[in-house]
Amino acid sequence: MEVEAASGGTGEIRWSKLGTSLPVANVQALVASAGELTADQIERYVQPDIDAHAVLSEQSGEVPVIDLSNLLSSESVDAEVAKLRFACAEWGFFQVVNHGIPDDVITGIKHDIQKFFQLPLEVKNAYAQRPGDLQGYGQAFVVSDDQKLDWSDLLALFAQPTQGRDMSYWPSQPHTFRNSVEDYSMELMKLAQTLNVFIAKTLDVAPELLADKHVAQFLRMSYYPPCTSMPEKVLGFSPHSDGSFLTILLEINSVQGLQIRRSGAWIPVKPRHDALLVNVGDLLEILSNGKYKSIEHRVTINAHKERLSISAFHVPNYGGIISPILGTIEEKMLYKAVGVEEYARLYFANKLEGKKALDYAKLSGI
Ligand SMILES: O=C(O)CCC(=O)C(=O)O
Ligand SMILES: [Fe+2]
Repeated sequence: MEVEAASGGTGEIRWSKLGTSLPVANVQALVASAGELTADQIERYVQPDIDAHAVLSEQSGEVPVIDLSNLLSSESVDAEVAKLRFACAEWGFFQVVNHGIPDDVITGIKHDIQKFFQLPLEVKNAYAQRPGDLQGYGQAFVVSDDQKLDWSDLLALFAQPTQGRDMSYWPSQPHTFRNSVEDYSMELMKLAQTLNVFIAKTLDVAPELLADKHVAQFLRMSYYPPCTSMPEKVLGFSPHSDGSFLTILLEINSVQGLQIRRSGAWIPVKPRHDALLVNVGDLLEILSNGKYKSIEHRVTINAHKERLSISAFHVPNYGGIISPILGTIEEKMLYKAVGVEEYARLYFANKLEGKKALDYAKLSGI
């Protein structure tokens, strides 16, 4: 079973088969049929080091909030840019409110993703095995060679607004699915371009330098079934940083689960129905020469409630290169320039193990 990463760019579509997943039991089906899971079934998903670091729920309220309308108003822009700089440098994560995406676009995609995951397994699987298509429905995502598995089912879709339209095959149920995804994806592309302009401001560089960093988008829709036995021992998603430039996350049904790494602990993020969550990806860490860090995050599981989310990974042109932008002549280059294609391959080969892939771009001595 393949979950494929996809990208466009100004030229032809060239992403394929960067990430793979194995045909193991679909956890959603497992949960639905089992009532109670056996110890053996659950054992495969148990993560022994889940408690290695403290979880600091009291810091949830501190995740920075950026108001896009303040960025867009000449009176408030400077103060909000300062907040954005702080958010990128100190947290690597921020919530965006007043993001300007119409309510009906958000409602549409939330509704259709929920409907998609309610389809019978056979129907969903029909979308999985279409070689050559830029999409896949993964039954489970393999995160390490020893078959440690995440408690989630995934739908990965290539959804770049222009080239995405050429995709030959889309799920036909629910019938509005394709429209909802395209509308949402188009709005997110616009939002990402706007964020780019202000991220450039925070780095004191010309916006054109970041203009080609969001040419394509790869959507991952994740479904995390509830887990009644030992939910505190199972992760929906193991700790990883994102291989993107920037990721924009929509939490579909407001069930808490995402935790971000900060000062050696995990901070749970409280879903806000009015916000999108944005995080710095590995490529922005490289471009900013480490001023902004792509932060590790993981997803925990709720004992009684399912959780759904859509991650939109914004990526540069596959044929491009990311090099650190240095602020001053004296600034030492801490990361080397990497080809986007080269980095994508490396990232997927590392199977989402923390931030290991990024070590490749770090120059020695740091
Ligand atoms: O479901 C989430 O909240 C986060 C998922 C995630 O980290 C990812 O898709 O990279
Ligand atoms: Fe992630």
